[in-house]
Amino acid sequence: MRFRRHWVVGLGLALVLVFACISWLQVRQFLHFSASVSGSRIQELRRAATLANEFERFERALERSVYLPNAASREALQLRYDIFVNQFMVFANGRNQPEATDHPLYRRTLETVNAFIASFDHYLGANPDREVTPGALQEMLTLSETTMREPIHDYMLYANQRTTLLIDEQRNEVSDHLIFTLGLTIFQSLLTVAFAMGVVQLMRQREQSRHALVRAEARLVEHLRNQERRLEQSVAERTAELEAANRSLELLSATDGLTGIANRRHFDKLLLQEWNRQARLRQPLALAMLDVDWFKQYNDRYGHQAGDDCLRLVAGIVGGYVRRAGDVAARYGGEEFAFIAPGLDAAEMLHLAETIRAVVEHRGIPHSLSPVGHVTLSIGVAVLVPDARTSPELLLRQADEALYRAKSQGRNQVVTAAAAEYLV
Ligand SMILES: Nc1nc2c(ncn2[C@@H]2O[C@H](COP(=O)(O)OP(=O)(O)OP(=O)(O)O)[C@@H](O)[C@H]2O)c(=O)[nH]1
Repeated sequence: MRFRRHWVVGLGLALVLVFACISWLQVRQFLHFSASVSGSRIQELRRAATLANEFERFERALERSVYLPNAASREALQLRYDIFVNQFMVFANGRNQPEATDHPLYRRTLETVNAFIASFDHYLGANPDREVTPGALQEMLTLSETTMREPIHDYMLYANQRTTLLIDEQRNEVSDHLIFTLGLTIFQSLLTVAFAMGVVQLMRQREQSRHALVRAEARLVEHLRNQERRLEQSVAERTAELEAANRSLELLSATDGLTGIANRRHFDKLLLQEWNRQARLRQPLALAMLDVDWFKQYNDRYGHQAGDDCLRLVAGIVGGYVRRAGDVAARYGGEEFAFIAPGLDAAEMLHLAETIRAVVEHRGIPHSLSPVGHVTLSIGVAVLVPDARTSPELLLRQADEALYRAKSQGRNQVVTAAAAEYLV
C-alpha cells in the first residue's frame, strides 16, 4: 500500500511539472504572438500615416515653391520630395502582404507616383542646375493635385481597410489562441485539482487509519486494564475469602468446640505469650485452675448431654470475667478450666477466683449427687513474677497443686499456691 502511494505521489508531481512546462510554453507563445500581431498592426498604420504625411508636406513645399520661388523653398522642395520618394519606396517594398502589392490600386499608385517622380526628376532631380520657372512649378503642382492625390488617397483608404481587416483577422486568431490556451489551462488546473484532491483523500484515509489504529490500541489497553482490574478484584476477593477462611480456621483451631472459649492448645500459646510480656514488664502473672466438683456424678446423674450443657454454662460464667487486655479464659481439659490474669497480684487473683466460684455456686445448677446439692467449683490460684527462677510450667504446677488441695480440703473453695517464696 505504501509502495503504491509513493508511485501515485511521484506520478502526480510529474504531471504537475509537465503541466507547468506546457503552461509556461503556451503563455510564452501567446505573448510572442500578441507582440507580433500588435507590432505588424502598428507597422501598417505607421507606414500608411507616414506616407500620407510626407505627401502632404511635399505638396505644401510645392505650393511654397510656386508662391515663393527662391533657392530656400526649392531646397526645401527637393528635400521633401526625396523624403516622400524614400517613404514611398519603403511603403511600396516594405509590405509583406503579397495581396497588397498585387492589388490594382497599389500598382496604379505605384505607376502614378513613379510617373510623377519621373516628371519631377525631369524638373528637379535629373537637371538640378536648370532654372525651374514658376510656370513649371505651377504645372507640377497641378500635376500633383490631379494625378497624385487621388491614387494616394485611394490607396491609403485601401491600405487602411486592409489593415483593419488584417487586425480583425489577427484579433480573431488571438482570441482563438487565447480560448485554446485558456481551455487547456483550465483542463490542466482541473487535472491538478483532481490530483491534489486524490492526494488529500489518500492522506485523509491514512490519517483515519492511523486514528482507527490508535483508537483500537486504546480500546485494547482499556480492555486489558479492565481484565487486569477484574483479575485483581477477583484475586482480592479470593484473598479476602481465604483470609476469612484462615481466620475462621484459626479461630476454630484456637477455640474449644463445646464451650466456645479458648482450647488447651491456644491456652498454652497465650500463657507463654503473656509470660514473656510480663517478664519484659517485670509484672506478675496470675493463673487460676478451676475444676467442676463431682462432675462424674453429674454425668452419671443427669447424662452426658446435660454434662455438656453444664460445662457450657460454667465456661460462659468463667469467660465473662475476661475484661482486661491479656485476660484469657480456656477449657484446660474435661471439666477443668484455666484463667490467666496478667498484672494481678495474689490477693487480687484470689478475689477474682472467689468471685467466680461464688457466682457458679449461686447460679444453683442442680446437682443432687453433690453434698451441697448444686454445681460448685474448686479453684487453685498461683501468681508469679516471671524471672530466671520461674517458668510457665512452675506456675501451672503451683496452680494445679493448689487446686488439688482445694479438692482435698472439701471442694467448693479457692486455695492459693503453697510455694511461698515465689508468690507475689
Ligand atoms: N459430659 C461431659 N463429661 C465430661 C467431659 N469431659 C470429661 N467429662 C467427665 O468428667 C468426669 C471427671 O471425673 P473425675 O476426674 O473423676 O472428677 P470428678 O468426678 O469431678 O471428681 P472431683 O474432680 O474429684 O470432684 C469424667 O466422668 C468424664 O467423663 C465432657 O466433655 N462432657
